[in-house]
Amino acid sequence: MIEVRNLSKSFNGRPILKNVSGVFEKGKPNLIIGASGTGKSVLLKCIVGLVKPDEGSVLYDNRDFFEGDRDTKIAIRREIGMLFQGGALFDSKTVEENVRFPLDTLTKMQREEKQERVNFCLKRVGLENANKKMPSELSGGMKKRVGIARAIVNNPNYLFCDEPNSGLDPQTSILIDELIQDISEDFNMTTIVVTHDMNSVMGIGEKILFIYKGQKLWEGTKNEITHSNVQEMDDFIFANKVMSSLREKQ
Ligand SMILES: Nc1ncnc2c1ncn2[C@@H]1O[C@H](COP(=O)(O)OP(=O)(O)OP(=O)(O)O)[C@@H](O)[C@H]1O
Repeated sequence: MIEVRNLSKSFNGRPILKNVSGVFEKGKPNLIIGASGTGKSVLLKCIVGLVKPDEGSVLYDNRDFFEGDRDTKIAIRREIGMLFQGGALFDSKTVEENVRFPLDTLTKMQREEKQERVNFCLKRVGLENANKKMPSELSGGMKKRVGIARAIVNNPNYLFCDEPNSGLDPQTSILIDELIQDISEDFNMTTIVVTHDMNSVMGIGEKILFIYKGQKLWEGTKNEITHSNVQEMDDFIFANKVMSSLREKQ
């Protein structure tokens, strides 16, 4: 579980995050949603420690990331897996070299052990025969799968995904969402997904935080989202034409 308490962050005197608190639960994807430029990525960066908040704290299973000592920070960092927007694969490395990269840089594992782990992760994401392929030979969905395999190769307790569906068609997006949901459950990870994709929200949104102009305005599940009585969120979700037509039918 990850808990954020009263996070605030300004850039050049401009408040971007305003006193955001929330709990991200273990074993499921927790979605951070909201319009463009509203502070979702800054929130994620504060949680991961890429940006230091001006105020507030981030607790990883009760370990305070910013107040903790150096060893605590290093330990937490090692328990984090990241799926970057666009996959962020190394173009000059094969699929298996990409997936093995965190093991090469962060562990002292023996070669065979690494190979076993890489093969396990590639199989888990449905790419068991792609070891020797180059990223240029892969579809967008396959690249995301490689990114997911790399993110989980170090057996993380926490998985962060920034817009995992960007650039994917709706059907592939659903498959990637379901994969993220399944591995979060299987490995009991606390997963945080930043998205503005309403398909993801209605598909895997068991826990959702809605951010509006740097504030958390609502927290709940996909079943509660259509009757939240929060006008700003209605404006956001019903801007989507499919959602809007569903509302008209209700
Ligand atoms: N390092 C930075 N320095 C100054 N301003 C920043 C910095 N990082 C983000 N911002 C600003 O903070 C605001 C929120 O940005 P953020 O990337 O969190 O939005 P977002 O909700 O993730 O949007 P999108 O969905 O478009 O990615 C933006 O106005 C952005 O310009």
